[in-house]
Amino acid sequence: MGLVRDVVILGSTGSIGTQALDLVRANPDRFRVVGLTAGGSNKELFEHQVAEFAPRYSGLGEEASVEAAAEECDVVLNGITGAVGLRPTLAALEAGRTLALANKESLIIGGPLVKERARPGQIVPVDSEHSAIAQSLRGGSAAEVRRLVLTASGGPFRGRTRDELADVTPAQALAHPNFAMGRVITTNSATLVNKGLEVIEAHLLFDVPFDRIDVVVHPQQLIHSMVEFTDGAVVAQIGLPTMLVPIALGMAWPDRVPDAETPVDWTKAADWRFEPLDDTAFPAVVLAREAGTRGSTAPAVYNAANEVCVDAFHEGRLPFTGIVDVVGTVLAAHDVPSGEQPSLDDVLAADSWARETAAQTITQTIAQIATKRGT
Ligand SMILES: NC(=O)C1=CN([C@@H]2O[C@H](COP(=O)(O)OP(=O)(O)OC[C@H]3O[C@@H](n4cnc5c(N)ncnc54)[C@H](OP(=O)(O)O)[C@@H]3O)[C@@H](O)[C@H]2O)C=CC1
Ligand SMILES: CC(=O)[C@@H](O)[C@H](O)COP(=O)(O)O
Ligand SMILES: [Mn+2]
Repeated sequence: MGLVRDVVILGSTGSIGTQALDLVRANPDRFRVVGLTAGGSNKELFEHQVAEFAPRYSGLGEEASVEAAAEECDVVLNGITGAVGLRPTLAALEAGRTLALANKESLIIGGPLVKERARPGQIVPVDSEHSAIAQSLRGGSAAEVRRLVLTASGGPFRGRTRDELADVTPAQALAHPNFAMGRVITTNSATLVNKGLEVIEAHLLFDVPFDRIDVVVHPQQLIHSMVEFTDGAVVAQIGLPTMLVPIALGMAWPDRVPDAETPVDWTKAADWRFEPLDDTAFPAVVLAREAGTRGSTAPAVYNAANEVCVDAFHEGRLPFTGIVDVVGTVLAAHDVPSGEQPSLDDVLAADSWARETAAQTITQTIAQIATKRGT
């Protein structure tokens, strides 16, 4: 084991942040918290965390997270949710810190802007599928890789037709079959937007073209993802469906943290199921592939429109199927800027445009629904 690692945790009050702090508590000889930030919606918990870990730096909000990301440390864990994680991600990379990246949105919307600031190995994926792929690729060469296979739970509505999704409620959407996660990612798992984002994330992290990234529904989520090699061999990472291994690896990479998680019990009989995606009931992955293939600001538009729709769904203003419908409408209306690579301003402008256009589209959708119902 190496020296104790100094860790900055952004989004410390969330699902990822609190699990990271559990790992720090369990491994005081490996990790020391030197920075903590959160959004401010749970100040009491944040104050408790600051009192317990006594970090050098603590603060609330995006600016505090940008400052914390540049603190002297070994690793920054970005556990913020949403596009607001982009500037902290860029700040951590620019400061030369290893970035344990749970905040997939920042990579997806920043795309080349994030990648060009990262030296090889500087970003360690924490998203479970991408951690699984990174683990499966250890010791291999990129030339040996034929395909990446992301696993998907299928969410709480797996097996339903589009018509059967019409009246599902926010409470039902938040009942993820395997993971206890924040509201946005849990809703995204239900719509399959999470898997769409993860296809783009895999393309950016591992430089594999979209037509060589597959998704298979695996409801048990014991296989966290797989790599198919050119000789036909498939290497998978298997473990219980929790985030402890990906977070521990993110903070300790390339080391493993002993006993981070209990392994699968192979003495018990079990059935593991695999199904193809239903792109008719759940068109989010097809739409994400379109956004990713267009590139430039299109992934930022997909993500921003989705964030607005997720809020509208939870506020009871938009039906569940309206989320991906509106994202599709906004994406279709988006003209990516000319030029090879978007600037940070281009990305932020596309994000704002998508939020406004999504809000208008939601208003129109609500009016259409009311007209149909005759109200
Ligand atoms: N949870 C999981 O198992 C997994 C999560 N991820 C990804 O990890 C990220 C975090 O997810 P999760 O932990 O579930 O989300 P949560 O909603 O549980 O937590 C989000 C965290 O971000 C903080 N936050 C929100 N806005 C800001 C802001 N403006 N500035 C600073 N901090 C802010 C919140 O603070 P507060 O609430 O106190 O305001 C909270 O600490 C997401 O990108 C998600 O997609 C990926 C794989 C698995
Ligand atoms: C734990 C994790 O990485 C989440 O992204 C999780 O995988 C969600 O799974 P689904 O989106 O497949 O439901
Ligand atoms: Mn994931």
